[in-house]
Amino acid sequence: MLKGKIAKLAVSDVRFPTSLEQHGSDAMHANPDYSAAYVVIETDDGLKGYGITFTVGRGTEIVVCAVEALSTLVIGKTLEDIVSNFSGFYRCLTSDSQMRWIGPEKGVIQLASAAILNAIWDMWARAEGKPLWKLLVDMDPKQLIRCIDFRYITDALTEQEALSELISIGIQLNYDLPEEMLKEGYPAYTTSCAWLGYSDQQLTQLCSTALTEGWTKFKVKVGADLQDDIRRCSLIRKMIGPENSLMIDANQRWDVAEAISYVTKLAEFRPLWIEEPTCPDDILGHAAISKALAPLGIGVATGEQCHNRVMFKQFLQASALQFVQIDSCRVGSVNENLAIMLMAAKFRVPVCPHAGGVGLCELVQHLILFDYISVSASLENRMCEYVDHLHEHFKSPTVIRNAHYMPPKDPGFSSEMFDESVQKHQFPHGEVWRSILEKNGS
Ligand SMILES: C[C@H](O)[C@@H](O)[C@@H](O)[C@H](O)C(=O)O
Ligand SMILES: [Mg+2]
Repeated sequence: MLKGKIAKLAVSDVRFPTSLEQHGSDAMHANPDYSAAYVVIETDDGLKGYGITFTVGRGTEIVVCAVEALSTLVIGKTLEDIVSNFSGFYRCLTSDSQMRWIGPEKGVIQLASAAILNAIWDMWARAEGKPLWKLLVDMDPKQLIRCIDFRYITDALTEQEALSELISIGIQLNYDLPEEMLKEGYPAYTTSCAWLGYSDQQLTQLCSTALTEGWTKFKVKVGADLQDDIRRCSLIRKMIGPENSLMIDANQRWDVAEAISYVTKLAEFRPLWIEEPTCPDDILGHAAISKALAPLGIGVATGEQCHNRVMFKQFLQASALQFVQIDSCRVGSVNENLAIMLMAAKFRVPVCPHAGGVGLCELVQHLILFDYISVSASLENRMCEYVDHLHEHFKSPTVIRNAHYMPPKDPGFSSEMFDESVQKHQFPHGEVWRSILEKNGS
C-alpha cells in the first residue's frame, strides 16, 4: 500500500458564506467566510489522501497558489519514501532553498505546507486502516520522534527528552486510557453561542440550548467595546452559573497595557483565560500580560496564529502562556504539532486545541486524543474547542456526545469532504458563489 507513487495533487479554493449570518465573527474578523485550501493527493495505485488548511475568505487563492508551487516536491514520491524519513521530507517541504525565502515556516507558505502534510498523514492513516489518532498512539515512539524536525528547538527539547516524555507515559501507561476515551470521549467547550456579531437575544437562546445539551464550558468573544463585553459576559455568567467555565477571546485586539486594564475590568466574570489578548508574535507582551493577570486567576491562551514550533518554544520558555492552543492547519501539520505537544508536556502546560472554522474540529480531535493517551494522560485544565458549523460537508464528521468529542473510528484524518460540497462552494465558480456574486452585481 505504501509503494505507489503520488501521481496527482489537486487543490481547490472552497469557501462557505458564513459571514452572511456573522458566524465566526470576532473583534478583528468582523465577517469571516470560513474557507479552505482543500488538497487531494492520489497515488498511481489509487490510494487517496485529503488535507485542508483553514482560511477566512479572501486570500485563499494565494494559499492555493502556494500549494501548487510546493506540489513539485511531492509528486513522484512514494508514501514509503515520505514516511520512512518523515522529518527529512518535512524539512524538504518547509526549507526548500528558494521557497523558504517567502516564509520560512510562517504565513501563506506554512499554511500551504500544512494542507499538503495533512493530506499525507490522512493517506498514511488510510493505508494503515486506522483513524489518525490510533496510528499515532500505536506507533513505536522512536518512529514517532523521527517525524519531528528538531531544528531550532533542541535548546528546549532534545530528541532524547522527547522520547523519554513518550516512554515515561508508555511505562506508567494506564492501558485503560483508550478504553475510557472510547466510552466517555474527550471534553469539549463551545464557542458557538457568543460570536461577536450575535445579538443578545441570539446569545441567550444559543446559550440556553447549549446548557440543555450538557455544555459546561463556554467561550465569549470580546474586545471591540468594553460596555458591550461587560453586558455580554454578565449575561452568560448569569445563565451558566458560578460552577461552569467561561473563557474570553479578544483575537489580538489590544496593546499590552490595554489588555491588562481591559481584562482586569472583566475579572468579576471569572474567565479562566483571556485568549489572544495582543499581537500573536509578541511573546514578551504575552509574558507581561500573564504576569499581571496571574493574581486575578486568569491565564493567557494563544496559538491559533502562532507560526511554528520555534515561537511555541519561546512562549513556553518565557512563561508567556498558560494554555497551549495547537491548531491543525496553522503550523506544519502533525509533524510540527507533535513537537509542540511534547514541549508543552515538558513545560507542564496544558494543551487546549483551537478548532472550529471549517474542518479544524475534524482534524484536531485526533491530535488531542493522542496527547491524552500518549503524552499527558491528564484531563486537568484541558479541553478541546468545538464550534457547530459546517460539519455536514465532511464524510466523517465529528461526533459530540454530552459535550465530549467521541473518538473517530473511520480510517484517516477525518478530512475528506463531499465532492458535491466542494463543487458547490468552489470560489468563484461554484453555484453558491455564482448566485451570491450575481445578487451583489459582481
Ligand atoms: C475568525 C475565527 O472565527 C476566529 O474568531 C476563531 O478561530 C476564534 O478565534 C476561536 O478561537 O475559535
Ligand atoms: Mg480564538
